[in-house]
This record gives sequence, structure tokens and C-alpha cells, in this order.
Amino acid sequence: MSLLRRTNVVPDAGTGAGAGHDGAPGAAVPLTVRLDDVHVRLGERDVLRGIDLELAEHRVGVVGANGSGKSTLARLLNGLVVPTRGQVAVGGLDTRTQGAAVRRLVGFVFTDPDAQIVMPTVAEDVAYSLRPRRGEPGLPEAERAAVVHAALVERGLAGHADHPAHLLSGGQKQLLAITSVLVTRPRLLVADEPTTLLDLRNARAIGRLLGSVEQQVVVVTHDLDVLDGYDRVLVVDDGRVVADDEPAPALAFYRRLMGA
Ligand SMILES: Nc1ncnc2c1ncn2[C@@H]1O[C@H](COP(=O)(O)OP(=O)(O)OP(=O)(O)O)[C@@H](O)[C@H]1O
Repeated sequence: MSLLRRTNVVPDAGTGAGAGHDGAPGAAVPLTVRLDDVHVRLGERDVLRGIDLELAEHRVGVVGANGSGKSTLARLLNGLVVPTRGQVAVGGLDTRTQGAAVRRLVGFVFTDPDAQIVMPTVAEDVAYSLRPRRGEPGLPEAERAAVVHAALVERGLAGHADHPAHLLSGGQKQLLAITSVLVTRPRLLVADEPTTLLDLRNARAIGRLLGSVEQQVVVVTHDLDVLDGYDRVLVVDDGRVVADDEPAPALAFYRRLMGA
């Protein structure tokens, strides 16, 4: 039985403001992410081969063996990697030619928050995400401070606002990294193994956070508990999507594939 499917997707959503989503009242309407015949060659290796996907669900998980191409797939979604052949479009924007605009829509969370935290203190790191960008005025200073404070309060980090970010625990660092991404209000959050470096309690907390944010989420993970309640799971194997279904059948397929 093939587990590959083509999902019916909602038409693209303009600003995404307003409408709710099944299971996530008040959440923004998901963007449509399209991958058309995507190949990625890195060095001598065909890392992804002939990927055709339309993603418009609120929660999508990506699983697969080490080296199967999951991180590369995730990085395609914000233009960190561009296809060697084929096209990736996010909300109708081509990641190859409109990368900067795509990255305003798509926030990215890395496995290691130390790769992402760039400022000395917790509040400064969140504020850095709100710095004025080329061609955009940015928020006035006082307003920016208020937005940072509200974001830290929302994530339970307000008590650490002036603390050196490098002294936070691993779980707090990942929380800070996610807060610094979410404060820019991306439409889509892509996370690449965000719980891999965390202990069980912190992994659960970060998994719950990703499951509860209003943003559309695509998460690459080996931590299958993270995918509880997700709408769709892709199984990647040797550069191809070999299963694409609701979590239970997709994860059953993955376990069989892994002999687990
Ligand atoms: N810049 C690169 N040059 C050459 N090969 C690369 C490069 N980046 C990744 N690869 C190779 O591409 C393959 C897929 O890598 P990718 O990181 O996408 O896999 P993954 O499924 O996320 O693996 P893991 O679960 O171990 O993180 C791996 O064999 C990797 O060694």
C-alpha cells in the first residue's frame, strides 16, 4: 500500500489575518508551500531527488533516518538551501529569487540555540530580531522595548531579561531562540530537530510550545512525541519522501522502515 498522497490544500491566504484553523482557533491561515520536482545536489551527493509537495497544514512533521535529507528539506523552506533543479515557493514567493521576502514569512529554529543566539543578554537578543531592516523603518525604541518585554513575559523569560544569554540552561536557550524568532511574527516556523539537545522535561516543553503557537509549523524531529496532534507527517528516506500521511500511519511506516 502506498502511503504517498497529495493533500488537498486551501488556496493561498494573502495576509493570513483573521480566519481560524481546525484545532487551532484564531490561528492564521497557513501559507501554501510548494515544492515542484525539487532536486538538491550538495558536493557529489544527490541529497534530495524529485520532491513534489504541497504543504498547507497547520502542523507538519518530518522524520527519517540520519542523513536522509530532512535538514536539507527544512532549509529549502526558507531559502537557506535553494534547489539545484525545480522550484520551491512559499506563499507564492520563489525562494531562489525572493529569498529575503521568504525569510520574512518563515522563521527558522536550529537544533543548537547557540548557533542562533547572537546578543549578550536575553532581552538584547530578542530586541535584535526587531532591529530596523534595509528599506524598513522598524519600531520606535520604546515600542520595541515593550514588544520585547511582552514576548519575554509570554515565554516565562522576563526574570532573565538582563541575564547573559550564554548562562541560560539548554532548555531556556532554546526557548529564547524560539522567542527571538516568534517576535518577528513569521507566518511559518520551521524547526530542525529543536529538542535533540534537550533533556526529557525541556524536550517536552519545547514540543508543547511548538504544538501551541499560532504559526504554521514544520518540524524535523527524531523525537516522535513532538508530533502528537500533528496534521501530517512526511517520512524521508534516501532523498525522497517515501510516506506522507496522518501521523499514525506515517509513523507506523517509519517504524517498519527502521525495523523498529
Ligand atoms: N554541504 C554539504 N556538502 C555535501 N554533502 C552534504 C552537505 N550538507 C549535507 N550533506 C549530506 O547530505 C545528506 C543529507 O543531509 P541532511 O543534513 O539533510 O540529513 P538529515 O536527514 O537531516 O540527517 P540527520 O538526521 O543526521 O540530521 C547527508 O549525507 C549529508 O552528509
